[in-house]
Amino acid sequence: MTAAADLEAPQTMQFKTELKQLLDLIIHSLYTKKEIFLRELVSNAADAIDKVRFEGLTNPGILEGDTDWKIRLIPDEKAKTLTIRDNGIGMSREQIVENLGTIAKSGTKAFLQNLQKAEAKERPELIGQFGVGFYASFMVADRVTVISRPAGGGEAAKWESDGQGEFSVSPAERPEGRGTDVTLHLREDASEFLSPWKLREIVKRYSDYIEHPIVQAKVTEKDGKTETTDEVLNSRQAIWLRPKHEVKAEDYNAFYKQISHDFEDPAKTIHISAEGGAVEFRALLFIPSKKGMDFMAGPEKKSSIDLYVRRVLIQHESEEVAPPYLRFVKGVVDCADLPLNVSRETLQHNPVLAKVKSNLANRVLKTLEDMKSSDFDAYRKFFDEFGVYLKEGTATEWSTKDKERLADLLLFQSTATKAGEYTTLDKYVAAMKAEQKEIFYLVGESRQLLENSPYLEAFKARNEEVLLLTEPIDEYLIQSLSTYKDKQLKAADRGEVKDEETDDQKKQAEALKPLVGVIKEKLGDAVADVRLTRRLKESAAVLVAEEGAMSPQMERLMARMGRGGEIPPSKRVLELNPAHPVVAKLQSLHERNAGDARIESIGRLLYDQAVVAEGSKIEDPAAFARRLNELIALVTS
Ligand SMILES: Nc1ncnc2c1ncn2[C@@H]1O[C@H](COP(=O)(O)OP(=O)(O)OP(=O)(O)O)[C@@H](O)[C@H]1O
Repeated sequence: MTAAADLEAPQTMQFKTELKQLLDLIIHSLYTKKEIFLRELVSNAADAIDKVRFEGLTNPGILEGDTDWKIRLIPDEKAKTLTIRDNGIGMSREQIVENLGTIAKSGTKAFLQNLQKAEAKERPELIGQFGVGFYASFMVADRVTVISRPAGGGEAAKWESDGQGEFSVSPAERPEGRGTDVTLHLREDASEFLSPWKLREIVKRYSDYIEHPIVQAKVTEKDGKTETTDEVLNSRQAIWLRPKHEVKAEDYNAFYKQISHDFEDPAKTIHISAEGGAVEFRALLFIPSKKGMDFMAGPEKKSSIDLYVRRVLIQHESEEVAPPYLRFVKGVVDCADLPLNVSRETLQHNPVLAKVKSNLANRVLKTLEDMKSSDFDAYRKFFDEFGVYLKEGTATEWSTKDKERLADLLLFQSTATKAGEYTTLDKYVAAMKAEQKEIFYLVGESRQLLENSPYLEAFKARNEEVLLLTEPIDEYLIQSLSTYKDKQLKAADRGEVKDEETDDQKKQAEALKPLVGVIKEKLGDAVADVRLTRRLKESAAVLVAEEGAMSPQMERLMARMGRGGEIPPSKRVLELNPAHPVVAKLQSLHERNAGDARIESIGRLLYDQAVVAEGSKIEDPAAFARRLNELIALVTS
């Protein structure tokens, strides 16, 4: 065999492991909505056309005069195949291997796990959401052939696989020139996808808004002669350019499902037509009802909004049209004020897009504000799904006005709400008593843990509301939102509580000073200080962080992120409740004999149980158990 003949021979390659698992799931699970394979392939074809058209704006030579954009469906009854043909950007041999032999995205494992857990009827959508739509072909085909030729004059190549773990690539001919043919050798039970009527119906349902014509051949009899013409299956209307009153809710929902791969309707649709102002643009935005897979597995998207200039896709998932915290909002923006050949580099810091960005953020915030005031139940559902992004926005937004608006959109649980119910900062401030100067909050792992926290005892006694913050992002939020309506936000577990003391209390504190001194000396380096407190009512002792120090929650968060070593753990102050019987008992031990070893032992026990109460780990659990056992033995003897 000559070297040239070697090159002609098909080369067999293995799919990457994750892809094998994915294909296995696709082939061996029964799907209810098999037809979405067509939506995925048509969408890939449309993307390929968008890409070559975009390239052609700056490099017209690449188009070789062929700008008759078309996605053609070719069913073949005899061969039992369906071909999806496009004149898009095409792929070289290397690109075919790269694109169709691996799953490039990270987070694939998590995706596969989610896919396995999902109900069968949800799986096809998940496959689309994760951007592995091409493989949906194997839901209906037992063999798939791809013949592609890259734009710019490269060689055509053929890819073929039965989805069982291997694929082959070989050189090929593509008389049509640039573009891609995906040919599905349909399974026995998928022959319905040969019917022109069925194909028309599926295109109408899922791909009606695709800008490029999706065509199939139509054979008609005329004067005894058969005539073949192209039938365009999609209406090709850019829905975002149509006047609002012309678009029905079901049209919006269908478009949303097409771009998002979501199987539920959106929670809110925002159709913007900004004209006559500082900048002209149209936008069609959707707030999803639920977080999709694209926000659960792998690294998160930075944007879910596509940027068009007069119907031409300029940037997929553009970060220039909305602030990062709105990345859960899906949709399109079409801006007539930009030149068509705008380069990707000049999109950054573009003054037109900066205006679009602030206008768009304003509209989304306005929609959320309206939803919050007119349909709180729906807003609460939204907040449960996406509230974390609003918290991020509140923390990161530079503009004071937007920061305030975002803060007003936040919902919080508090000691005054029932579990699962919410208050707002505005309501909190309105309910504050005249003598209360600050907004109190407590950060911790769960509402239940926080409710039983000793830090709340004094607040309960004074009937003061405390916000209960249980999400990892809350710590970050609170650090950058230090005030709301001129009221400072203050951690309930930090700093000293300075209540007025009665004369008796003052005397008692004076008498306890030596005991406090001994405990401090015995605990040594473990604590920053030991002092008496009025914050406790039932508990004997508690640990508090000094004002400005990192909270135990933040320390645990940093440790979980593997960054615990970066900051030395901050020492806490051990506060003792002078009104507690344990402290009184210690005081009498101390009065009898200041050197009594039990003072140290009980002091350490008080410290350790305060460590447990704040949700941290005891440094020496064995010593803690020993001291506890000694105590039990003493009490029961
Ligand atoms: N018709 C086509 N023409 C050119 N390239 C294609 C075509 N179909 C697929 N590809 C290439 O193969 C890749 C993998 O396609 P697949 O459908 O699995 O995911 P995707 O299209 O990248 O994801 P998403 O659905 O998020 O766009 C594409 O990104 C593209 O580069």
